[in-house]
Amino acid sequence: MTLSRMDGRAIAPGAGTVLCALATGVGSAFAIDLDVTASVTLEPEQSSVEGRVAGDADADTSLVERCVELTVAAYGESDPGGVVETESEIPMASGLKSSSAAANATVLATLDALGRADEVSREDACRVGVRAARETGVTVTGAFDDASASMLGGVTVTNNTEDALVARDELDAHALVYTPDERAYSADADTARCQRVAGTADVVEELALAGRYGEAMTVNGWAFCAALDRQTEPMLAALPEADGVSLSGTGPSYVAIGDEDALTEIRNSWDEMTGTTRLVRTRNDGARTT
Ligand SMILES: Nc1ncnc2c1ncn2[C@@H]1O[C@H](COP(=O)(O)OP(=O)(O)O)[C@@H](O)[C@H]1O
Ligand SMILES: O=C(O)C1=C[C@@H](OP(=O)(O)O)[C@@H](O)[C@H](O)C1
Repeated sequence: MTLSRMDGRAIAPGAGTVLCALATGVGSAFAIDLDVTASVTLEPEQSSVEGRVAGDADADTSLVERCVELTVAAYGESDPGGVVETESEIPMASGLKSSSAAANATVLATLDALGRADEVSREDACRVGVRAARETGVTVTGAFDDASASMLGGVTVTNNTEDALVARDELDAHALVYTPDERAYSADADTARCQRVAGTADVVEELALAGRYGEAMTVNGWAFCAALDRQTEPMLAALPEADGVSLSGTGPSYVAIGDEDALTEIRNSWDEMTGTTRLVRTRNDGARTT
């Protein structure tokens, strides 16, 4: 009998940081309107999974390959190999959660190929991607904060040590994203320095759990710019107009939230810095098959 190949496709958004989890293991992030699309083809005749990233032949594809393998092992009936290809609007290793979005899109696309995307809860699907991220060494804490914001949409607060969702809320705002021309892999971040701002991270967590996301972001931004030795100029340039501004993740991007007029004004100063500035929306819907 010849088994037929199975195709699946899914999209997941990137995210901006409210609280970086590298200090205490508790983190918070919100989905933004920049997507990663994953297309998966499962080939019963093939035993291994081959990953490709559109437009980046040298990209590390181990994360998305592991996502397909783990999803097939957990939810497939046979053990096929195949091909996964991602296409991304999110620059890699820039603090905008390209890894979480790529993992979520790949897990959902694989479930789609298996015909099981509607049977598996989004939270469980998200945990498969987090496991793959841990196994391939692209994360420090597992980054369930970023992964849950991307998968569920809105803003989430999580305990990454336990992969527990502490809170989820909707967030309607514009977001201004500044990305310097540089990559910073989360796995290379100086965790010991981040742990020194744990007391400040506790304050950020309290603000986030009280729904004061903008203030939480700004406090997070000052603390983690210091811990990760990042410039504070983009933060100063965004205040006081922004509702909140922070280094996103371990950087190098910065994200400000607020209303469109305020962010347009901030954009004028951010545009003078080397790199790319984009005005997007926050997103309350997360990953989806397509
Ligand atoms: N579009 C993508 N397709 C496949 N893998 C990706 C993609 N984007 C990111 N990754 C994986 O995630 C790693 C970068 O992760 P990380 O340093 O956490 O950056 P980010 O802050 O953008 O999530 C890459 O080395 C790669 O393994
Ligand atoms: O690897 C990790 O555990 C994390 C990486 C950081 O994000 P980036 O990947 O965007 O730098 C951080 O914001 C997150 O809370 C946890």
